[in-house]
Amino acid sequence: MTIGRLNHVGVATPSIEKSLAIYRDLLGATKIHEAFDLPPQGVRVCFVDLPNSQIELIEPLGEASPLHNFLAKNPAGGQHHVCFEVPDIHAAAADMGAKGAKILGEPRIGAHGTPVIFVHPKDMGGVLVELMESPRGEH
Ligand SMILES: CC[C@@H](C(=O)O)C(=O)SCCNC(=O)CCNC(=O)[C@H](O)C(C)(C)COP(=O)(O)OP(=O)(O)OC[C@H]1O[C@@H](n2cnc3c(N)ncnc32)[C@H](O)[C@@H]1OP(=O)(O)O
Ligand SMILES: [Co+2]
Repeated sequence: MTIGRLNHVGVATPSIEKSLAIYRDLLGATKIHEAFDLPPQGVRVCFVDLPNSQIELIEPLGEASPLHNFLAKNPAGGQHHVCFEVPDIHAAAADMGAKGAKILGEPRIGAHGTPVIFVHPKDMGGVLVELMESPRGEH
């Protein structure tokens, strides 16, 4: 596997609206997408476009949200994951698994409509890593 482009940085927040004030009003972001719910992933999502990447604001959705423990430990929110593009998610999962990294579950459709996987932070130097199949079929 070869790591591809940084697609987004995931930022967990108890309130997308409050976080938007930071990115829009303090940092001057101008391209902010409509927020939407992603029930299978247990999150509400809002993308902030940057010239070279995106910030993905994620708020817990539902009782089983994967963000509950993180926000219990970090009540104000914080950087949650980084997402890199790969050309083939199944090949990436097989390769990472073969190298001993713990893949968290099966590939599932992410916020960009292509399959994603997560790799446990314990195997990634303390960073939760999301790998996302490139929407362009490349990386
Ligand atoms: C919007 C959809 C999608 C996209 O398309 O972009 C997304 O990005 S969804 C994002 C949310 N989804 C996920 O995070 C799914 C994968 N996550 C998980 O499976 C779990 O959250 C987890 C990473 C396995 C953690 O599970 P949890 O039950 O919360 O366990 P603990 O709290 O006990 O944590 C264990 C251990 O790991 C450390 N940890 C947890 N989260 C992170 C993190 N985000 N970054 C770095 N480290 C993290 C935690 O501190 C614990 O460490 P120790 O205390 O030292 O054991
Ligand atoms: Co993400």
